[in-house]
Amino acid sequence: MRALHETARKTLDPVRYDYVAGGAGEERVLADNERAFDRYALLPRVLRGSGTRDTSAALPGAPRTAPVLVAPTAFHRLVHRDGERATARAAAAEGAVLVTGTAATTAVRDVVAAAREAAPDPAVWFQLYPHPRREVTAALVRRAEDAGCTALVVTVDSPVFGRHTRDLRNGFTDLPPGYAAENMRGLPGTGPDALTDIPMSPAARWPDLTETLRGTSLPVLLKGVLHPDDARLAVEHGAAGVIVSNHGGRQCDAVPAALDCLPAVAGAVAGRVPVLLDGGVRRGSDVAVALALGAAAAGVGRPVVWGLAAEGETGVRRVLAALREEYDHTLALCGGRRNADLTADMVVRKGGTW
Ligand SMILES: Cc1cc2nc3c(=O)[nH]c(=O)nc-3n(C[C@H](O)[C@H](O)[C@H](O)COP(=O)(O)O)c2cc1C
Ligand SMILES: CC(C)CC(=O)C(=O)O
Repeated sequence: MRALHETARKTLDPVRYDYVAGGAGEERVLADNERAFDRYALLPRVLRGSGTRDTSAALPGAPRTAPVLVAPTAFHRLVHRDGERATARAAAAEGAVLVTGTAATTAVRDVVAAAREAAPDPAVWFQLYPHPRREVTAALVRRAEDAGCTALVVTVDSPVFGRHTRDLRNGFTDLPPGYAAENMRGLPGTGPDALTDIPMSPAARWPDLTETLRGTSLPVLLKGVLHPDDARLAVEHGAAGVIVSNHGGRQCDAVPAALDCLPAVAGAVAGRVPVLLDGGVRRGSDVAVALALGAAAAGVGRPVVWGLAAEGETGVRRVLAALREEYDHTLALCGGRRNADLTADMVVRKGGTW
């Protein structure tokens, strides 16, 4: 995986590399997301193994899926000409949920069609940036439904854009000519000139979520929840899942690492809906730590983009397969047969006593 990142770094235009690699502010949260995993160790159980393991997870709209999913990352055609189609084929072939979204450079119907080339029944979720105009939000939801997406992911950590320091320094504040946020094409009030413009919704409130839920039959997950009270509210409002995420350190540069927020959110949700986590997941043992601390599955953002940039569909497949194999191996070493065998008592803070 490190090699794919290195290849991507060498081959990508540096400004595009920075767009993917970078975070907000001084990139403290970006760094902390990965470091958080180093603060934990796994405490295996012994003599309770089995020759075979089942690592599948049950998620909304994906009843039997890999425990590692592709987190939504914008603008895949910026890093590889095959763009989201390649990512979709790779995720489907590896049995992983792909979260495509509002900011894709390929329309959602084409993303789902590409996934179906690789697997008969792929799970593609649609990540929604709620639009300030509710009819635009409703139209985006309809496009996702019509395309065959099996769940919606509403990103709630972005009432305003994060200040991406590298992008501001590089003057990279819009898509280059020839690229568009294809899902925005032809929506009410948006024209060809607005194709790259994905406005945030600073005024969004819980009743807006209720409206989104009423307007769709798809399960809706909330992405970007860090506070346990918000996790409770999400469940009370009917969310089908909660994704603990700080947007890969690209929004507020003063929040905790995503992993450090997971135990309290999992406690607040108390098993009523699945809790997912993304941010800093780089190896199979990171997936194991996240699952032991209460996640049903873990998302990866940048590693998938590095795989795509370096080797297209093959590169994404390599990233997902490596994570799956490492996770399965770690589960075996910890004496587990299924994901639920990883429990919170099997994770300890390094350097302490337990
Ligand atoms: C280049 C890039 C683009 C992203 N675009 C989106 C997006 O459009 N919507 C969204 O909800 N999250 C977006 N994210 C955040 C990811 O979904 C995810 O939370 C984050 O990348 C996870 O951290 P990781 O990169 O350390 O795995 C983006 C992240 C990156 C790196
Ligand atoms: C279009 C952007 C809002 C995509 C994004 O979420 C990001 O770059 O972090």
